[in-house]
Amino acid sequence: MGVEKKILVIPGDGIGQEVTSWGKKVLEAIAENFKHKFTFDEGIMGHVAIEATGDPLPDETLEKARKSDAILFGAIGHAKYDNDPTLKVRPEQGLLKIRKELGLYANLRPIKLFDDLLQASSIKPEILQGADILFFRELTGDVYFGEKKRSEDRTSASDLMIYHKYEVERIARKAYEAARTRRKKLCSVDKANVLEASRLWREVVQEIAKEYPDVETEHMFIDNAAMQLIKDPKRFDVVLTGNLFGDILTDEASQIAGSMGMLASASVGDAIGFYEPIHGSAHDIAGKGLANPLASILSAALLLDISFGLKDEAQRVIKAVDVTLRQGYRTMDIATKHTANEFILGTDAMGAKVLDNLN
Ligand SMILES: NC(=O)C1=CN([C@@H]2O[C@H](COP(=O)(O)OP(=O)(O)OC[C@H]3O[C@@H](n4cnc5c(N)ncnc54)[C@H](O)[C@@H]3O)[C@@H](O)[C@H]2O)C=CC1
Ligand SMILES: CC(C)CC(=O)C(=O)O
Ligand SMILES: [Mg+2]
Repeated sequence: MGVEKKILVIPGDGIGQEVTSWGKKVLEAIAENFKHKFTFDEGIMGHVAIEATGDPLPDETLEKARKSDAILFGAIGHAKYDNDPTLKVRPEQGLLKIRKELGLYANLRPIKLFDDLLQASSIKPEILQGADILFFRELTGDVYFGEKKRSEDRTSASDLMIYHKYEVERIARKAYEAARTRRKKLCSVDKANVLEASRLWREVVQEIAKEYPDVETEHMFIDNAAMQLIKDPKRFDVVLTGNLFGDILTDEASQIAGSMGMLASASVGDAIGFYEPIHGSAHDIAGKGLANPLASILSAALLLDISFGLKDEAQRVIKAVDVTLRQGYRTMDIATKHTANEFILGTDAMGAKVLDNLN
């Protein structure tokens, strides 16, 4: 007998709308193939929610989120806000608020290259081959949540970088537990030579490390980590870092997997799981049907695995993506133009190929 689960889908803005429908279709197909009962509801967040209600995260969406077993999210953002930093109500506030409200303090971002994408990256294949990194990005602290200030004359501004001991402890334990199931190496990234918040971070990670003597711990400064990631990605196993550094390092790391359109993530913490591509609403390609839907589809796989414990089903999704890439199907962002055996597809055609390969 299959499982019964309620999934809230929040497509959001821009390409979030275009790709999330494919994550959802994959979940529907898995439910049918494996005799599960998934019921879906939809919520609004971001620019679409501001337009409809004036609020980037309406109470109704938050209520639906609390009542669901897992959430599949797309992306938020609109050029209007990026071009006008003085606007007070902003799409990003919706995403930050739902992360805080649902206690989603750990953002897991796996970085793994599908074999057939070795040529898609601008990094040399011999450097990439075998790279397999799991980022633990802290998600509900740091400068994103510290006090924001603007001087009265509006000529100076500050965002407080703040971490509390318990916030570092809880994500560090999660990262160490994961390292134990992998290659038993953990690299904690900070800027402890300069920042007090990073000095606390390092101190706490050093304490937690004592609980995991079987895991090799390394501490690295963010500037060096940004360089090492591209120079020698294979040296990393689990990377543990704060909200801001993790945000930046994982966009960089998307080049190890070929594209921003390939990276899925799981945000977990107190209870419910929230699954999202790492990319944003991509104004430059939104509405053109060009976005890569694989990050949303792979987010659906993480949802099946982490929130529902459906490991075979998750593997089935990953295999369907792998087969699709082996067949030569590519969206523009992962096209190599090196081989005649590539077929460039738009969002919907690519999503449909993965669905075909699921069955
Ligand atoms: N989690 C979220 O909802 C996030 C939202 N944002 C918001 O998104 C908006 C755009 O921000 P950007 O800095 O441009 O970051 P972005 O991640 O939206 O796009 C960066 C680059 O990657 C490409 N890209 C991203 N996803 C892709 C996909 N699935 N397929 C093919 N190419 C893809 C885009 O075309 C663009 O060239 C902003 O309003 C920003 O605030 C940005 C990052 C994360
Ligand atoms: C609102 C931003 C913090 C979104 C983002 O860039 C991310 O979560 O990666
Ligand atoms: Mg980001």
